[in-house]
Amino acid sequence: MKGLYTALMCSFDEKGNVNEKGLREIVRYNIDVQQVDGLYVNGSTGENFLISKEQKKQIFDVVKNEAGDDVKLIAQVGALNLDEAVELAQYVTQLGYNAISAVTPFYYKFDFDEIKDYYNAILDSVDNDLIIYSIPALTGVNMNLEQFGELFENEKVIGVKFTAPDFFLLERIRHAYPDKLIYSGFDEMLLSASVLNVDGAIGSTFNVNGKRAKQIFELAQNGQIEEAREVQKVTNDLIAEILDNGLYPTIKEILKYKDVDAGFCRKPMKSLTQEGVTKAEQIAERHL
Ligand SMILES: CC(=O)N[C@H](C=O)[C@@H](O)[C@H](O)[C@H](O)CO
Ligand SMILES: CC(=O)C(=O)O
Repeated sequence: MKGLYTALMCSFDEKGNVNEKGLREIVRYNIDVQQVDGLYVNGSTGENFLISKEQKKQIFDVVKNEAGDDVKLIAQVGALNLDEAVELAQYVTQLGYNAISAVTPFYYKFDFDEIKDYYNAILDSVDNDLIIYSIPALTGVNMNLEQFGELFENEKVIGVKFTAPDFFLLERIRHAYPDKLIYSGFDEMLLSASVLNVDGAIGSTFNVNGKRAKQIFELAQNGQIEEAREVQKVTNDLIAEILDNGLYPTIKEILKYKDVDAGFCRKPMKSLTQEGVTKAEQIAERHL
């Protein structure tokens, strides 16, 4: 399960329905052109928290059908409605997803016992491995080393998608749990995380920049830090402009520029203005 996983975008039409043909094109582009090791489906980048349970199932179906066994597949099933999370975990396990992942429960200020109960309820319901999805900037949930350790005590918890700029905590987790998988979550910090010996990464910008991300990761693993730094610099020139223009809609426009039918974002996420679209195309021309 090591390696680089694209946090997969989903193509929606203007009404917010899943564009299955477009989604298949995104899957193929990631596998065939970006050549990533796997896909992380229905995460933040997939606009998971804006869609219905039926749409989540539809996306899980289409991605598995298109990808087959070409790459590893991780399904993000976490939801505030725990029954839904359990149902989705069982659904994707039957479909043959290699692992599930679940975001820490958010919105209400859950204490750690509640968070632990949430993960155990999901895990007790399926015969599959789970990767914790920790993204404190969006969830407000900060866990410390001991709390990660408590979750890791369940051997079905195989790792964590660590999306935080906290390299002290990252190093402590790496050192304390050498057998758990750590995936770096911030693409602009991939080199720094790779130096600390993460097992892989999961990122939104890999949809368009997966090849360079893989180079950064492999160069760092080989100790070629000077070369890795150069690729991270070029990557961050790209990411800075994407962030400035609007993260997900800009990645979608870049995909469209590459003839991949990435469609629109779900409301209330806004679409790019004509000026924003032109800017996205210029970004693609300059950096990709
Ligand atoms: C919230 C979100 O999308 N996070 C992604 C994964 O963790 C990242 O890939 C970022 O999008 C990316 O690093 C840009 O900041
Ligand atoms: C990578 C990430 O945060 C996501 O799309 O889930």
